[in-house]
Amino acid sequence: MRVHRDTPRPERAATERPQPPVAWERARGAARDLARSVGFPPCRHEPLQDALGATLAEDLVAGVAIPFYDTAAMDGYAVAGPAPWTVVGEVPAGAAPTAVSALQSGQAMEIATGAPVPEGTEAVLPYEEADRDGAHLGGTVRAGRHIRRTGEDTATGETVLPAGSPVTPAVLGLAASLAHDTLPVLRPRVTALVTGDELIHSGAPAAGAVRDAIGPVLPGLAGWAGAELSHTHHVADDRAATVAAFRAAAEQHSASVIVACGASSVGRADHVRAALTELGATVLVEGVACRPGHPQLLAHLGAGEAAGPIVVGLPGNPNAALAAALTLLVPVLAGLSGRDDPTRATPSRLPLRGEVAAHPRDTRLVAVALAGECAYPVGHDRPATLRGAAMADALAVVPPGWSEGEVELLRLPH
Ligand SMILES: Nc1nc2c(c(=O)[nH]1)N[C@H]1C(S)=C(S)[C@@H](COP(=O)(O)OP(=O)(O)OC[C@H]3O[C@@H](n4cnc5c(N)ncnc54)[C@H](O)[C@@H]3O)O[C@H]1N2
Ligand code: MOO
Repeated sequence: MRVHRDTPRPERAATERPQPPVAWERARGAARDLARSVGFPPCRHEPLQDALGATLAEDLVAGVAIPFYDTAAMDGYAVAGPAPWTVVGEVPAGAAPTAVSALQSGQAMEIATGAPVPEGTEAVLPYEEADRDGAHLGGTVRAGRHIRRTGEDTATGETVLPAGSPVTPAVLGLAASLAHDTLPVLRPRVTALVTGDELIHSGAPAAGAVRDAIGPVLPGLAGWAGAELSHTHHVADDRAATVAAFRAAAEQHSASVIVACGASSVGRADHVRAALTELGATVLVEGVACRPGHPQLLAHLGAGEAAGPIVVGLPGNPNAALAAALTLLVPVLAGLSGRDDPTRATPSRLPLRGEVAAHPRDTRLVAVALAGECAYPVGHDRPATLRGAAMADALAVVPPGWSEGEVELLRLPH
């Protein structure tokens, strides 16, 4: 946030004075613990076409069996008894199993893959192996061959996926096969407050202006953690406007999480901390001992019965904001979604190669590419640029004083 000449110096109550930064691991732990203590947002029943990317709130249970009836696994002939057979008809596509007449020994019916096999069928003879002449049919079959039996994959009532599973395209197809039209899902809502009078949102900035580079990161980041960015507001560098924006996000948007971008530091126009004090928020983390991403913040609006949204404050420098989002925002959102933190993937640690200088007191978060079971710095990862992060697979967590060896990895969304 820029300080203009006519910006009045804000009053700082004693409670607003910045606290010593929290160690990086402790900050992450606080984010996970807060999400756990707040509990899940209300479960939503979403139509399948809207449920992609959410998290199953309940176990997925088979409403019908797979297959739902005995079906042919190949195009060809349903046959009964030993060869030769007489072709007595055809199973029409989409026929109800009860509408298909039974086969007697020595009879056959033409059948398509997926159609219900007639009662009495011993096997399906594929066209490629059939020797047909008029109604006369020859060939060799093994009992039970090319028939999919009812429930052989999944029985009715069976649990096929546990609650907490991300809803992927395959999950949607499976749910449809199992006769579901809607799914009970968790998908926390996030409201973003993007602060900064200098920000523009399209085109090239004039000198002194800055193109918003954090707003475009947030929808994908939220979705990756199982949440949804439902509203974004651009907030003026003004304390009253910042307070009003927090109030509106909490009261009107039923947000589980408010993410405030910029205005998190100690400058005269950095109003986030003061606004939270005015709103009576409980501030759990104020400043994290990591580089980039130092001035980040974790707070909770309301208390007890009137508990409101979690607030995550991200620094204004875009790469610092990303590092902070992986530190606090993603663990909060994954926790509220009931799913695993996506920054944690296997392998979670690798040797770090290349020139990396540890910080004496702070954890460094270094943009790295992963190759051949090692992590390599990609460069271009200073606080104000996302160039390195855009090329990287992960951020390497370099503890204070580290000199060589394995480091923890925080995966970046792809
Ligand atoms: N006296 C101190 N000054 C600063 C400290 C400090 O500890 N003491 N920390 C520095 C660090 S580290 C960072 S990071 C920044 C964070 O400051 P804020 O969160 O208050 O962010 P702003 O002042 O609003 O902006 C900083 C910088 O980033 C640009 N910006 C802001 N929002 C966006 C956006 N959405 N997209 C792109 N760029 C954005 C803004 O124009 C400024 O250039 O504070 C340091 N100062
Ligand atoms: O640590 Mo600030 O968050 O580097 O740019």
